[in-house]
Amino acid sequence: MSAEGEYDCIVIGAGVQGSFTAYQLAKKNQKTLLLEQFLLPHSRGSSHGQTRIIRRAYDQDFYTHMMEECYELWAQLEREAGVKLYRQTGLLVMGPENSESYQQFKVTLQRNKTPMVVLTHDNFSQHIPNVNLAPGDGAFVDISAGVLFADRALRTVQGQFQKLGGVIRDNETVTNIKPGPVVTVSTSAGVYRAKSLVITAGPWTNKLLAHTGLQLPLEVVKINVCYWKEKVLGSYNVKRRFPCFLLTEGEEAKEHIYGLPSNEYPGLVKICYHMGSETDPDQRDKQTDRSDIEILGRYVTRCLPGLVPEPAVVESCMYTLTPDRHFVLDCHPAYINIVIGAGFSGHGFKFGPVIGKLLCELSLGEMPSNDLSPFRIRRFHAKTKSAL
Ligand SMILES: Cc1cc2nc3c(=O)[nH]c(=O)nc-3n(C[C@H](O)[C@H](O)[C@H](O)COP(=O)(O)OP(=O)(O)OC[C@H]3O[C@@H](n4cnc5c(N)ncnc54)[C@H](O)[C@@H]3O)c2cc1C
Ligand SMILES: O=C(O)[C@@H]1CCCCN1
Repeated sequence: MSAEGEYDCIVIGAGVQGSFTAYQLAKKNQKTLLLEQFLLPHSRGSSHGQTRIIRRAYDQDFYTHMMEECYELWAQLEREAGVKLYRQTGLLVMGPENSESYQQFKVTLQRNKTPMVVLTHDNFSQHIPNVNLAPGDGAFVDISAGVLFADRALRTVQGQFQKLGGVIRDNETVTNIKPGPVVTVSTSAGVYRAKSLVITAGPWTNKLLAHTGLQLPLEVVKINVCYWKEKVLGSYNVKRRFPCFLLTEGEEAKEHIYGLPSNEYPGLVKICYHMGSETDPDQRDKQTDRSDIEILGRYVTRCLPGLVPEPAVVESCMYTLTPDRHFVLDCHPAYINIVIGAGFSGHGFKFGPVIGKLLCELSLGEMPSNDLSPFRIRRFHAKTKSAL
């Protein structure tokens, strides 16, 4: 297609997944339009903030396998753009030694021969000062894990996309989608047509899919992003090699508690609960539940004695959860030229480069280079309400 307003592909949503998809499409010489409802950069979706964890430690082999290529693609982007996007810190994984979830993490890493160090109660405090390992808990470190500089990564991938000739139109909300062999997308500012469409709209996915007669079983929750003050400045700092950490479950919590060393705000450590309360993405400030902060406060008091057990800064972010917490990477069941990337369930950032590649392959009708069976829409069966 060549006329203005006509593209090979339109991507809706310039979060991490849409930005990487658009970049991959442009790399394959596809005339690509990336549409974003807010002025960029913004903090109203799921991809904002300075940091995210990158790790191989997972409880499922397929994620650990996907991470091999992810690390390579992140490094490739760093070289291409001449920026630093990853800092190795290691990830300390802790959890009840006899619990299934802790064992799954440990065994998956061991099975995949991922570099790791198992810690004991005797040597724990020597390696990890200022953390109390609960009695009965096991601990190991995923050595290659670290921090991704999230905002910088988004800026970088969007910039590379534009350098390849890609077009970003921000401050432009998609208001309608008309499926067909050529898809028509209407926005608050214009009408565009393309041979294929990728929907990577994060928490707004079902609002957009409504135009195509499909609803997925997605739940949007608000996460309170809490920063906790060090009693002694620098004691949990990235420069002192304090690692990221993940507690699989604990006395206070059924879901993970996780943290990143102090870095972006001097003297403040980011520690969050891996669950929140349901929200409408356009009304998230009305969701004021703080029960996750109470859980975190109890955990900090018990296990992180060098932090003030009350958050100094609280920001917010959203997860878009699927029932099994696995992603949705698939074509629309009725329209093969509409591709959906959604439901990243609070752990999708690190996979951005590979997700971009896979959604690009799907939109070009190519055979996906990874096994997508865990991510297909058909797994939801009866839960997928289709009005088609
Ligand atoms: C607190 C928190 C901590 C996390 N920690 C980690 C971590 O440590 N490691 C990790 O790997 N992952 C982590 N994640 C998960 C990760 O950040 C998300 O999985 C990822 O950002 C999802 O990206 P996305 O592109 O799908 O969604 P989004 O970033 O929400 O992007 C969707 C975009 O679509 C736009 N949009 C929606 N509707 C329209 C419309 N109608 N018209 C135009 N544009 C539209 C939105 O404005 C938005 O910009 C975390 C998430 C949160 C919230
Ligand atoms: O994806 C991650 O690595 C983190 C782990 C803990 C929960 C939030 N996301």
